[in-house]
Amino acid sequence: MEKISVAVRFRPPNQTAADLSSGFGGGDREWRIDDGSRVSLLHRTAGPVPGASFAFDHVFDGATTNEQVYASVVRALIHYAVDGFNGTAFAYGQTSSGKTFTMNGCDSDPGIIPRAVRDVFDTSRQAEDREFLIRVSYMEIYNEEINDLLSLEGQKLQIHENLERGVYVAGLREEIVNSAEQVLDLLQQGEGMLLPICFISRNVINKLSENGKQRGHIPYRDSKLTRILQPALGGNAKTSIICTAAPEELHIEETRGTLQFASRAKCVSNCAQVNEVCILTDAALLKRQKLEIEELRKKLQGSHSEGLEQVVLKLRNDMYKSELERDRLAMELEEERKLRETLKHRVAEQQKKLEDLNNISISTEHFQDSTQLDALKTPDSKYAPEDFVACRLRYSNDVEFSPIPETLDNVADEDLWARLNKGCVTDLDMLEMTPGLKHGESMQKDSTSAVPLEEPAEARCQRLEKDCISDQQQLEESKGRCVMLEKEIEMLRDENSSLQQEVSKYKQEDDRIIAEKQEDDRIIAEKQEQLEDAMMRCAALEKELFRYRQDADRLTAEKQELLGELNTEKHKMQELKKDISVITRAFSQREGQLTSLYSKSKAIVEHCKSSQVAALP
Ligand SMILES: Nc1ncnc2c1ncn2[C@@H]1O[C@H](COP(=O)(O)OP(=O)(O)OP(=O)(O)O)[C@@H](O)[C@H]1O
Repeated sequence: MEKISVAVRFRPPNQTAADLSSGFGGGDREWRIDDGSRVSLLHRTAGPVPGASFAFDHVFDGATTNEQVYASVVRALIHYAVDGFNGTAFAYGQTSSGKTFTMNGCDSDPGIIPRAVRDVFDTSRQAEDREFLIRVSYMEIYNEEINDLLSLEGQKLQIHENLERGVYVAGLREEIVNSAEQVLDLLQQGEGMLLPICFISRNVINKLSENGKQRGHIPYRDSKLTRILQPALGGNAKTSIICTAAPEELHIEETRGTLQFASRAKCVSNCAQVNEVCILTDAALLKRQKLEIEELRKKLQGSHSEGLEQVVLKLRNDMYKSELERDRLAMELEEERKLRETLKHRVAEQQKKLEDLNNISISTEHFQDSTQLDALKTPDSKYAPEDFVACRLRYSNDVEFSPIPETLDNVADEDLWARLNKGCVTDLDMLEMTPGLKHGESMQKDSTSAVPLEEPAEARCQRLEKDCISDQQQLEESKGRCVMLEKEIEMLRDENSSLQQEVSKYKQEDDRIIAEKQEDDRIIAEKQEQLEDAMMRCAALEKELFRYRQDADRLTAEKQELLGELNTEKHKMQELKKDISVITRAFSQREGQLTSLYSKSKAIVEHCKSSQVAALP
């Protein structure tokens, strides 16, 4: 466990007239820095202000350069990062206190970002035993939305977390970079879009600085920035915070707030560990991208479309149920209709019977006595048909004459009467017309309405009237039920059509998702193909690289050999040059000697010549 490194940096005072009149020059209080690590608020006359003295890892005054800040606070982080640790550095402070100046700097004194970028490449180049693949991403968090500054698509990104990667922004574009210039160019492109940055909320730092049980829940999720910085704040990272502050008396309260925040940040402990996958080869990167694609594919197959499928399934079930319900109700309605028809029929029958009975009661008035009436009473007399049959009155008790047979139909003709009366037809004139008696099965069928013939006509009439009224009531009830059922069916029909509409809507949505999924699958397949191509190219390049390296080694060896030979040659040449200069020197010496010898000889010869001439006789 190690504490977060916290530095405080005061910017130079603003040179406006108002500012000059404030501060110790014109005001009563000012910030005093001691030993590069303490800062206290002093009152002109009262001395140190109580509760306004703070100690940090570093306190920089307005004269400190970005280079010095970088060297003291950030450089070590870069080295740690190259060794596989997570490293985070960020600036915190009130507006106009110097955050941008600290992070970006100016031409004459570049800030932390450009220095760190250059250092990453320099340091990784120095690590001769390893090769690095460096990728950068660039994002902004504005109004709790994460924007990818390296992507023009303007897609809003989400924070995800898993065991392998920890907290990360899904879909954030990462560029593979080979030089500091490339990174700085990318940052410059993004900078145009950079909007005011929101800074870490006190919520989180306060909580983190509380110890042990007191801490409770850490609200990292309350803000996207704190969520992304989660590993940097109490997690697996080496972290430096640079708190920027304005020195003017005008800003004393904001500065005091910043220093209090910095003090709390000082109490946060991190536990940094070397990441297992800190150095990625091309193959490892490709593997990771494949995993990401796989993850995306799973996500597509999962949640959304599955949810929709379930909704559609449920709707289909509901529809099926309501169809069954509708069929059941339709059957019920049909039965009710049939019942109503039966009842109607019965009512009509009853009415008819009533009328018939009325007729009977009228016709009985013509009979002399009850015996005459009784002669008419047959078991079927209850159901008087509309037609009439002839019957004998006078001979009904005469054994010589057959009674009216049971099978006699509604109409009896003269022939039949002749046969029945054994050829005696004279009596036909005596026949009286009576309501037709029909032998029928209905009487036997409808035993409930069977009435003893002895029942007086009036009572029977009343009973039938009652029956009629109750049937009428039943009919009315049945009609009411029918209306209700029809309404219910209407409602079900409406419900059914709205369900069908909904199903077709979901079907459309489903089709859209399927089309999207197919498009995604196509893109994924395309990407996979590209990845495979890239892998093959990588493998080929690796082979080529290996060959080049072998060639380079051979060439280096040859070069070394040649260099050795060259050195020998050079040495020999030096020797020869030396010999030549010795010889040249000896030669010129000899030449000088010879020249003087020659001159001397010549002088002697001349002398001799002149002496010989003088000696001649
Ligand atoms: N250490 C410094 N040396 C010289 N000038 C500085 C220093 N710090 C800040 N400044 C100047 O002060 C001004 C405000 O600084 P800067 O823009 O960096 O503040 P900021 O905290 O990023 O503000 P904001 O939050 O509003 O974006 C700028 O003109 C900047 O050049």
